[in-house]
Amino acid sequence: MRKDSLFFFYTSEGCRPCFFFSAYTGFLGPLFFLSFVSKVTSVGMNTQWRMPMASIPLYTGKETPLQVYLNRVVTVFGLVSISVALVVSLIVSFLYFMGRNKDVSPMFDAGKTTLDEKIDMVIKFIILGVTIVVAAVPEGLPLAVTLNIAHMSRKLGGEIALVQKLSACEAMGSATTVVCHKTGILTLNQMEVVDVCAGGLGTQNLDTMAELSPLLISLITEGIALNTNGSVYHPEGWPEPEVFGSATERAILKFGVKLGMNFDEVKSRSTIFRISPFNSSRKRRGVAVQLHDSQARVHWKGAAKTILASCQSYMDKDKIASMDQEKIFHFEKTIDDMAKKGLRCAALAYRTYPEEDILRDEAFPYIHESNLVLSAIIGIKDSCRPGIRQAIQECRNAGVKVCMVTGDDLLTAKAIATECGILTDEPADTAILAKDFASMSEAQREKIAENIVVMGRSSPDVNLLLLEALSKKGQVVAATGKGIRDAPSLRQADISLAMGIGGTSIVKECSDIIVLDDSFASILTVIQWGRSLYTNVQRFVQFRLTVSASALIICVVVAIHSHEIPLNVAQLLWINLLVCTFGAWALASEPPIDNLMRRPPIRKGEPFITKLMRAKFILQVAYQVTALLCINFLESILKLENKSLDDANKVKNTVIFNCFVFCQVFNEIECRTPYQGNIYRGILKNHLFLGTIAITVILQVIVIECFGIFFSTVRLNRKQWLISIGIGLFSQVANRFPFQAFPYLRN
Ligand SMILES: Nc1ncnc2c1ncn2[C@@H]1O[C@H](COP(=O)(O)OP(=O)(O)OP(=O)(O)O)[C@@H](O)[C@H]1O
Ligand SMILES: [Ca+2]
Repeated sequence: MRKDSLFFFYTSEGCRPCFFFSAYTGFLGPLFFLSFVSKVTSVGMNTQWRMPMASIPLYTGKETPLQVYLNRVVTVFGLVSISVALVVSLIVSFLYFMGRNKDVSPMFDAGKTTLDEKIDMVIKFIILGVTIVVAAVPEGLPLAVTLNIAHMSRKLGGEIALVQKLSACEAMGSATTVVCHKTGILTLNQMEVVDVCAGGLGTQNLDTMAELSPLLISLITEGIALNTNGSVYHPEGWPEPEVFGSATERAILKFGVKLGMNFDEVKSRSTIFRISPFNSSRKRRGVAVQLHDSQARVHWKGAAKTILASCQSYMDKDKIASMDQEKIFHFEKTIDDMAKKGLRCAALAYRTYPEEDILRDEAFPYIHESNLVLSAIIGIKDSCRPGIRQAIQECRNAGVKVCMVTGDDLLTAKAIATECGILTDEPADTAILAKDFASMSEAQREKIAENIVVMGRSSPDVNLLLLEALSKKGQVVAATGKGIRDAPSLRQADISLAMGIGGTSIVKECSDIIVLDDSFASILTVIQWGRSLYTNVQRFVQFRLTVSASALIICVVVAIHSHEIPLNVAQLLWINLLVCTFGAWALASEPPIDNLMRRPPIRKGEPFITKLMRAKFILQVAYQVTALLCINFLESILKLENKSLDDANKVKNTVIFNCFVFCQVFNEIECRTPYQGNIYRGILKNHLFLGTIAITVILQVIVIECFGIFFSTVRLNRKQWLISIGIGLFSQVANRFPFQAFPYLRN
């Protein structure tokens, strides 16, 4: 039998899951199982799921913003080169038909030139135009983005993150704020009860629990066993029972086991007839149970202060004592003390009724929440991830702000945030309670949003308000999400990160990136790769545009001068294929460099082609054009005087082609850093880069020495090879221009 689908409907707030509907099919045909837990109150668009589900972003195979931009660059370059080609063809034709050009044979003579010769000439000029277009259109640009993203996804995919939306990789490079949950991302999500306050005693650790009265222990364990969605299982032959449920639930259940709770036995003693499930707005869970001694009880468990506020009395040793102001103050202080240690505080409370009372009460769709008896306050420890402080510091150094949102109390949140280095002594750093933030006006929220680093007692709706305020301030926000109710926040964020372990499958589906191990360090790595992606594409664009521009200028100048083009179409296609495809690949393989994380994030609207890139581009193009034109026009360089015109031309054009390729090879090394810095750093470690450079050179040698027939080239002698490589190598000298001396170029 194969499980095909499982639908799970949730009713409105406060009710429990209402029914499962699962369809199984097998070779016997479809069989449907319906198992009702309670009546169905709403389905489809009326359920609690509707809102978040409706706001899940839809995925289209859209291009990333960088690809769109690069497509525009290609179009512009294409239009420019087509216009130039057209103009050049027209000029050349005009000169020819006016009989102005003496180098061309046969020369145009209105009386003598036959129609066939005229047509041949026109075709020649058209080919000339086409060659210019081929030379200049940098068609491979958007490919560089794809290659880079592919490379990045492969590197991250193993254990760090799964990229679901390509543009998110790019956006991560510009992220200015990370809004992340505390549990699991900053902490280990391995919770353990360490402090307890019960029976009128002060805070105790677990070893002294035996001092509590048996009645109190039975009330606490009853509350733990019945008021949970987790479970305890005793595998045979194992000393320790296994517990299941959320991290908090597991911690509380383990605490119960330590108190001697027999989970199955407690469950069998009573019947649950009402549940109020836990949710992150109410932060409490309640059950009403019918005990087998004609009594009924409600049990509540949840965020300590909210539960405390509903309590009128407390268990003092084994008696119920009423809560006076002093006692309330005492309990509040106990909670605060636990919270200041970074503990998550929860409280357990109960209330007993005669059974008939509960069942007779018509106005009782929900579980009574007032007049409770406090039985215990517990402090749950969840340690920070090792190395988190350093990761946060690196993030700050990179100009990315970290904002922690948590369902925990503000004191707990502040303690953890201080430990992680999120909350520092800086006066601007603000820690705020979610309800205070939510009660502000929109303008006020926008005013303080950028300073908020900690938000306590938050819920998905307040997180959404925070994200809205941040993006109104122009921040590029990456936000984490774990439950379905985070879907609207994820949609609001510029980059949505789902937690790979703590997140539900629906959140993973609707996020841009899944952080596989939930850890903050992985988010940092994704930012680093995002920046590296941007830089890699910048490198390639600089490289590719240099090739296009140099080729264009050389072709135009030589075409106008001698009606021939030094590089033919085959050679240009070869350059496109070899240099540009391999080049894109080589430059895409550059791993992120450290200093990427020492510069601020790429600002929205920051020019992709920086002033420095432009300066380097101009210098490089000027060098290549000058060098190659010298070879073309100064015949003495190659000493070809004693060769026939045709042979001399072939050698000259081959050398130009060869020089051009070598210029690009060295230029590629130059483009390893679009910023200032050592271009050779780490080059020996990047085998892919070295490999592609080596393959390019080897193939070029093979082409010139063996396949001249396809490229209309001739074999070169040693001196001509040295000239080609020398001119290529010399381009590096051009790049040693002291750009640093010009503050204007410092972007
Ligand atoms: N299973 C539980 N039983 C009782 N109380 C709980 C339980 N889970 C959480 N709480 C209480 O609710 C508070 C907030 O929990 P909530 O689930 O909203 O936070 P969270 O989403 O886990 O936090 P974070 O945002 O840091 O991941 C906790 O401080 C705790 O007091
Ligand atoms: Ca081209």
